[in-house]
Amino acid sequence: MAVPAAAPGAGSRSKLGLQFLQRFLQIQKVLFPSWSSENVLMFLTLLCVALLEQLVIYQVGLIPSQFYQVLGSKDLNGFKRLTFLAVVLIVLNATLKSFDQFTCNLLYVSWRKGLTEHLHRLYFRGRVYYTLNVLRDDIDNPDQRISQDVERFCRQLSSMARQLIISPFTLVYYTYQCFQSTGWLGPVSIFGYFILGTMVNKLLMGPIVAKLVQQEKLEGDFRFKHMQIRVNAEPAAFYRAGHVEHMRTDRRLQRLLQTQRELMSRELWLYIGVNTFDYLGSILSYVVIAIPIFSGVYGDLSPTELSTLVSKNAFVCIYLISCFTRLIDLSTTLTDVAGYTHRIGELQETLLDMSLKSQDSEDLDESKWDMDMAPGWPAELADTAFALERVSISAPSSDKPLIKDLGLKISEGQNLLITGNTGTGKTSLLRVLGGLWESTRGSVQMLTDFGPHGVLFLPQKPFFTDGTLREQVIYPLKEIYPDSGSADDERIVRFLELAGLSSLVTRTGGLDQQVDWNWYDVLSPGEMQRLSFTRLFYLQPKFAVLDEATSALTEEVESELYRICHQLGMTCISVGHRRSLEKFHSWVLKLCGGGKWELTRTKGE
Ligand SMILES: Nc1ncnc2c1ncn2[C@@H]1O[C@H](COP(=O)(O)OP(=O)(O)OP(=O)(O)O)[C@@H](O)[C@H]1O
Repeated sequence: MAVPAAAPGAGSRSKLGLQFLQRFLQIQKVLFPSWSSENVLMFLTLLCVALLEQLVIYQVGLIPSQFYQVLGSKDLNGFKRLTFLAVVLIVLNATLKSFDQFTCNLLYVSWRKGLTEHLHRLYFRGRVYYTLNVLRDDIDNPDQRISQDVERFCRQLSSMARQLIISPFTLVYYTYQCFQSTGWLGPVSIFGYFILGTMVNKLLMGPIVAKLVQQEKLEGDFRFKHMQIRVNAEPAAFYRAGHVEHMRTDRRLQRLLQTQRELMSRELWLYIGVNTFDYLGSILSYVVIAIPIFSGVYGDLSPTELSTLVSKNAFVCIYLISCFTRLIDLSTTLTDVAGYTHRIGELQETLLDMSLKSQDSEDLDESKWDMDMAPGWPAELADTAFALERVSISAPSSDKPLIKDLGLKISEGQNLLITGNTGTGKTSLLRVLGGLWESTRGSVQMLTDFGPHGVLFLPQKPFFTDGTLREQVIYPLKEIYPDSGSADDERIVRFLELAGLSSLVTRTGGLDQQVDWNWYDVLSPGEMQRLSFTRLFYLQPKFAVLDEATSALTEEVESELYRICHQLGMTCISVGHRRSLEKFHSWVLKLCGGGKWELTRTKGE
């Protein structure tokens, strides 16, 4: 898998503009799929709890003045009653606050689940994951976007949710209170101040969002480098590549840290903006009240009356301003959310576009092949697997033809061997047969389903999933079917024996023993190829497409495995270099490079 370079100007497009809004709304549709969805209910619960909390906070806020009153009048009963009330209110407030936090956390988990599952649905549809990772380079690190960016987006959004949900209510209430105390002057100047602050902050936030998007890309590249070493630890160790890999990994780290530093310098200006706004806000209430005082409106009030008025107005103004400053304080969280919105939105748009395109071809594969259909299940399938007419193939983003005008029909019993020099396009032809690549010209028809009883591919690099030995053998079936119980166990053990892997059952401690090892680390290349054949014997497809599937095995073992394939009634389409393979095939397709090819009948079989 290649690590694509950053698309030029990708960051500069990621700002807080219309595109951000569109992408954000698009994601909201996934987070809140319908009015009756669980997330909407949770959001409403959060709103109710937050409103209740505000009411309690207001009551708690009144208590100190009531204490002054009961203490001043030496009212013991009143003092006891008030103390009891205060304790009840404080416990209630603490409970509500915790519940509010809890609901936010639940929302985070539920949002993450919804969004990740939505992206997974698109990612695993058809062969979108292959196209995105191998053939396209415009979306960097899709794995990181799905795992890390979605997680951070949901966490930041849930932390903003409580603040945002309550703001309209507190703003309306305290604007009214402020208007009652100061007339128009208070609310108008505070709103004006907020609008000014928002405009300044938006200017400061723009460049941060773009930088954050870039930082996340570099974060993904850095993680990918570590993953690369983890997966290839053994070859790297044989090369004694520690030094060079150390240097390369550090280089990626340096690039990431440099971007983080730049991000922080840009954030510095935003922090200055936010903090200035916070502290200027605290004196704004006095400015609001100072205007009528100095213009002589309160000229007839005594100093005591004036200070009472100032204190009363200051309270409501300060509260209203603090509502706004809390919103402005969210700027830093909002820049994070905007950055992640762009990365997730970009991925979602590409996935949607690709899955729409792959919809037609999908009808021909996974959706149609009955994953639960196991050997022994009757199936009506055609005798011909592939029909190719004047097919030309080129590697992606290359005009150089690998194969030109190939006409071929692969039917039952017509075992085909594909040979040719390195890089002549043998695997590429299989990719076209498997629907991973499009042919540049001609028509490729797949007349048989993929999967058991149809066509099964054994790729050049054996593929193992996490799980038990049974799960490796029945892959890609999810479960054995029909549920034949111990009969299935016997079949699996017999096929493991036939492939020369009977010791594996003892090593794993049984077919269903969960092993936490990485199959690639503990099996030798030969064992991996034998295990792939066991899978083939178990699934017994009508057509087996084998890409150098015996390259790590001896000729004797190869003969034995091919003999079993034929006994089980499989037609083999093999890619290989060995002449010994010819005897198991009736046709040889030799790719000569530059688009040329030769099809000949063998003397074998
Ligand atoms: N994803 C890709 N993008 C661009 N070029 C590719 C891609 N995959 C393969 N190629 C190129 O296409 C050509 C044919 O590759 P292919 O894998 O079909 O070779 P092959 O005949 O199977 O070789 P080998 O015998 O080594 O397995 C090679 O030059 C290869 O570099």
